[in-house]
Amino acid sequence: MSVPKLLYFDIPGKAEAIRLCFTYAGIPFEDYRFKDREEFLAMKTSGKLVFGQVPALEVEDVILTQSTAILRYVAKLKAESALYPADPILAARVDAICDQESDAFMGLRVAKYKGRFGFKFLEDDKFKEQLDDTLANLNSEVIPRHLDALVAALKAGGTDWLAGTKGPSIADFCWAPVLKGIHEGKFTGDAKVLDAFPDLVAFLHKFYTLPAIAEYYKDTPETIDFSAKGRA
Ligand SMILES: N[C@@H](CCC(=O)N[C@@H](CS)C(=O)NCC(=O)O)C(=O)O
Repeated sequence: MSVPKLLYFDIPGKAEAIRLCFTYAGIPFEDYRFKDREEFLAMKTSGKLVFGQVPALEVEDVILTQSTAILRYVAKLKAESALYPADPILAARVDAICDQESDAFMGLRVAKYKGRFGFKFLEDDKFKEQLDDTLANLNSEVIPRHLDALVAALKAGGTDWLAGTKGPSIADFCWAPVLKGIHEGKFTGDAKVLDAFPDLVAFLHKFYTLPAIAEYYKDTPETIDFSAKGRA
């Protein structure tokens, strides 16, 4: 039996949570990264990707898509962990926090898709203006509002983990790479947004110092210093 093959671009993007989840769960997988966009497009036009998107996970002769569905699949391979709890209420809390991550970035993803993937209904100047507006709104309103809610969920859960599970769940894997990206100013260009959320900075520190996760990044230039200094 071959190991599951994760297909994505050579960037963290939507695949990093899955890579980290496999790693944390100690499940071997192949981390396949497309050599270029043409290779991805060839796969897309082959019709193998149900929604024409990646990440995708090849498990024997089946191809799974949608990152959160893939995360749940990986978690269920490690049923004894808190990754996806058996308790239906706790599982729904985990799902809600994953969905909240999608909601937080909906505006940005739509704005970028319009420019990059052919849904470009606007002239270049108008498109840039709209993207700038989206980014400004994201920094000043959207992200802080979602992060406030995330802190409230973290506190209400009463554990170190976002959905109140006893160990890290897929909700933590959904959010950690994104919060790390916010800390680095990757999505919005405003690297200071996270400074107002010390509980989330502490969460990031907790997540990225999990032994398996720290080990995963030990040979890469990734920083797991979440102080303002670590951002520089
Ligand atoms: N909801 C999907 C979104 C996947 C997605 O947007 N994938 C992008 C890359 S991050 C993609 O495949 N874009 C190429 C395209 O649509 O042609 C998920 O979470 O997996």
